[in-house]
Amino acid sequence: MRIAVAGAGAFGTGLAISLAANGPVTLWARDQDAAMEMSKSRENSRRLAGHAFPENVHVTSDLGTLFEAETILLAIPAQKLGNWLKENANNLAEKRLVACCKGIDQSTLRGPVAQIEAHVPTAIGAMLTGPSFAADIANHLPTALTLACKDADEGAYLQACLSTPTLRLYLSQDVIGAELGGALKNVIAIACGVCMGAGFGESARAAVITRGFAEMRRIGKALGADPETLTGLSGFGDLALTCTSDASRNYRFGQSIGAAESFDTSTTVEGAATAVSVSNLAEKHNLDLPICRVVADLSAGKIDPETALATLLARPLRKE
Ligand SMILES: NC(=O)c1ccc[n+]([C@@H]2O[C@H](COP(=O)([O-])OP(=O)(O)OC[C@H]3O[C@@H](n4cnc5c(N)ncnc54)[C@H](O)[C@@H]3O)[C@@H](O)[C@H]2O)c1
Ligand SMILES: O=P(O)(O)OC[C@H](O)CO
Repeated sequence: MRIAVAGAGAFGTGLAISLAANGPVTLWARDQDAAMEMSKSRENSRRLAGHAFPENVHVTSDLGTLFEAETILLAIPAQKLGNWLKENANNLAEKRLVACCKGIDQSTLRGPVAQIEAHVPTAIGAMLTGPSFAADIANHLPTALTLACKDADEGAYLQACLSTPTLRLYLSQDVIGAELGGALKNVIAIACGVCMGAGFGESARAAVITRGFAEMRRIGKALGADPETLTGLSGFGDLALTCTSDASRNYRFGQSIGAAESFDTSTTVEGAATAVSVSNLAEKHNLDLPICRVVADLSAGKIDPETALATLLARPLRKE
């Protein structure tokens, strides 16, 4: 199977390097200069410096070359995915499209696989998600992820093709659960970063992780996710990683808010936009998601950490 990765950011690059263990991989970058530079230097110095490309990683900015692959991993940020799919829909028909981004689109409130289904209905959509930093994947460090696909046979095929000796994929048919876990853990990671940046303490962070997980389960139930999925790699697993590691951009973004420090706005922080999407979903489904709500307001600079904390602590006492 010819595999390609669309999006040569940190994650797309890490995946291409890792999957090259199984065979040739095309890595598509939208920027021609960036693609040429990577092709020449054999590394992605802008997004994942210090990780040399294996010989069988072919970097291109040519969409025609990308579309030669029958399976394409989509490592484009979640808020950009819909337009990219729409623009390229004709060339993506009937392909296997594996979303690797984590987020819920602000304008449509769709997860990545729902975006694939909406824009390319003949494609086989799947989701690859779970606890994984791009650098770990590129370094072939042991990593376990969820591969979710509604079609069991296609899912099993992708699981086999995309697993490597160090990248272990677990199979699921619960696409909604996998989409929600990856999207929501980023929101809760921002809240944890705020907590630590503002000096609220590790006990408070543990409370945010736990109550954040309760919000994840609540929205999962409302949208028809299997609760088991949220306790797996794509939910709890990724929540544990992202809420506790300085390597996470969502966590660091939250830290910067907590500490009232500046943050590089060109950094991909999926949780900020997704917090708004989730708050809108909460309204639509009449759900109480207070942590997600304060993260949306904190990310937009509408409230400060002390106000967020006061809002959460002032809520009525209730059963766990
Ligand atoms: N970096 C990680 O460790 C990691 C791990 C797991 C999942 N992810 C997910 O992968 C997705 C991408 O993150 P990343 O870390 O690669 O981000 P990144 O900021 O390193 O790279 C984003 C890439 O997307 C490209 N891009 C942006 N807009 C585009 C558009 N309209 N069309 C085509 N390409 C476009 C950019 O050129 C860039 O190469 C996110 O959803 C993220 O949550 C990242
Ligand atoms: O750097 P982050 O916060 O986007 O997190 C990266 C991955 O999603 C962790 O699994």
